Amino acid sequence: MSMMQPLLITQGDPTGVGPEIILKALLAGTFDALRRPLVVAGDVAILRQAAAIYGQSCEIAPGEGLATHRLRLGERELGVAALSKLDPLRLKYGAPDAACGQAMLDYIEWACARCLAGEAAGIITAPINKAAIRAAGGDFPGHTELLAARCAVEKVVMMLAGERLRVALVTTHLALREVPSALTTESLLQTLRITHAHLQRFFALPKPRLAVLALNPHAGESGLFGDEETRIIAPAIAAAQAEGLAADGPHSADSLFHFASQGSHDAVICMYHDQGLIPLKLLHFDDAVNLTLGLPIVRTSVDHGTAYDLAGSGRASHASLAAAVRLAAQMADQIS
Ligand SMILES: NC(=O)C1=CN([C@@H]2O[C@H](COP(=O)(O)OP(=O)(O)OC[C@H]3O[C@@H](n4cnc5c(N)ncnc54)[C@H](O)[C@@H]3O)[C@@H](O)[C@H]2O)C=CC1
Ligand SMILES: NCC(=O)COP(=O)(O)O
Repeated sequence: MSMMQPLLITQGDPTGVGPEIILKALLAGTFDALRRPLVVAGDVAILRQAAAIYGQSCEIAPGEGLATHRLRLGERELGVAALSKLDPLRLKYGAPDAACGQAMLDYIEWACARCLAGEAAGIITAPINKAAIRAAGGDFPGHTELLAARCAVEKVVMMLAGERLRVALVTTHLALREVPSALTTESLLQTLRITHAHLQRFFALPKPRLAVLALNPHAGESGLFGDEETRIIAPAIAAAQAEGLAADGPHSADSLFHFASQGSHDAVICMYHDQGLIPLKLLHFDDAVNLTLGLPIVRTSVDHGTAYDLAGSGRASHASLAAAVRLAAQMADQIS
């Protein structure tokens, strides 16, 4: 086996599409070109069940290194770190219980710890169910916040990236009504700095052009529809410009994406989750990658959720997972 450090894929919700898209990607040869070994942080029985969806049975053999097992499917292999022992017969697609929530947490915690210990080169995450994690006692709304806490980083940025559009979010998992009070000049300025640094480092953009969106319609219409633009957003843009960042705005959110998708900017800084993810998914539903900027470790993810309506059918696309693995591998190579 190669001496290069492995990339770790966390299996995500055992009752969602995570396990089956990992094996779909394996069967499709998606990982063949990777120079690094891949290890799934997951559950052997759940992966066996996922293989059966494609009419395949997998052979399981002892693993080495971080992999407790080797999973062979057709002519291809994958390492597995067996971190849970769930019983697929007791689970129902789309209905994760607290044991599933605990397993999802364990996969992420383990993978993060391996990266922090310098034993692995990065993490690619399959989708979790945040409510099941809560049922297991996990107090994190998503991977982004959990990984930031474990890496002891105060501010990270969720970015979703496709060929035509990249969006970076100032706020992530919170109720819409809480967004205005969560926005501060400092958090926006930090988002701009982190996004700028990351685009320089990993996307070969010497002077990334960052478009900052307004929060309110028509960028607040001179204060008629809100004052966050003048009170919070404009001062952060001015401060970023004073530091030499190519940031501009606040732009009306309804028009800006059209221009950004045609190349006017390298990333769009969005005030809240759906402001950025709706246009992103309209353009890149199949192939966008979610990545966490500002961590000391590499973390990428699929851009979608557990897709319970598809779980167990084999119809879920593995394209976003493939893109997430490719990007994590590129980033890991740049770091090492
Ligand atoms: N990174 C993560 O862990 C994420 C987890 N989630 C979680 O997923 C659960 C469901 O969230 P939803 O908002 O319903 O989003 P979702 O992405 O699971 O589903 C939305 C729609 O997209 C379709 N879809 C999703 N992935 C697909 C794929 N690979 N191929 C083809 N179609 C696909 C689904 O069938 C559904 O129609 C929630 O518990 C949420 O918290 C959501 C987004 C990201
Ligand atoms: N819609 C993307 C998303 O919510 C992903 O969150 P996270 O689990 O990556 O923090």
